[in-house]
Amino acid sequence: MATANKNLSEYDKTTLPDGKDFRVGIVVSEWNDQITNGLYSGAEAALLDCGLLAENIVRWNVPGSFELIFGAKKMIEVDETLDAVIVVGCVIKGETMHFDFVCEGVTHGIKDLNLISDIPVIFCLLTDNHIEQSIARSGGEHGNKGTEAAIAALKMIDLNRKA
Ligand SMILES: Nc1c(NC[C@H](O)[C@H](O)[C@H](O)CO)[nH]c(=O)[nH]c1=O
Ligand SMILES: CC(=O)[C@@H](O)COP(=O)(O)O
Repeated sequence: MATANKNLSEYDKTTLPDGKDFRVGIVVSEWNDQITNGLYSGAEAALLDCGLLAENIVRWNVPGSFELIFGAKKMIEVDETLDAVIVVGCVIKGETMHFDFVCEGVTHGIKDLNLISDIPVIFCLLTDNHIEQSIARSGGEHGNKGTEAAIAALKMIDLNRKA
């Protein structure tokens, strides 16, 4: 369903697992940090609202979205107490095909991490045509994709623990 037709960021926490003993890492790209900080804030707020302790939310920054792949891989390697990792980035189309390669590279890289990792890696990457689309999806009229990523993380942690 297209975001434009619905704000997908609303949730009913009574239908979600209690996160009091969950630990989540969030790797944040510094490119378009006005947007990525908004996405991070949405994710952090939802995780805290659903019971996580502040000390159980671990944030690492990386230069750009392409570095989210290595950052998430390294975070998983060095912190074996994590239950999930969320990667947060915002790629905005420029004049060249670089947008296409960054978006596809990060998508495949995060997909590959999910194939080899024992914990879920949640994909919170905006791939927008212009910044207005990014603003609308990082706490604007179309909600916050960071919130949605946090909800996905909670659900996947619960699934992983019950598997
Ligand atoms: N143009 C954007 C980038 N580009 C940088 C790459 O992500 C990467 O850091 C560089 O190629 C060095 O490896 N990154 C974003 O996150 N958003 C953009 O719009
Ligand atoms: C996604 C990018 O790296 C892009 O924003 C860079 O802009 P340009 O394609 O004009 O070099």
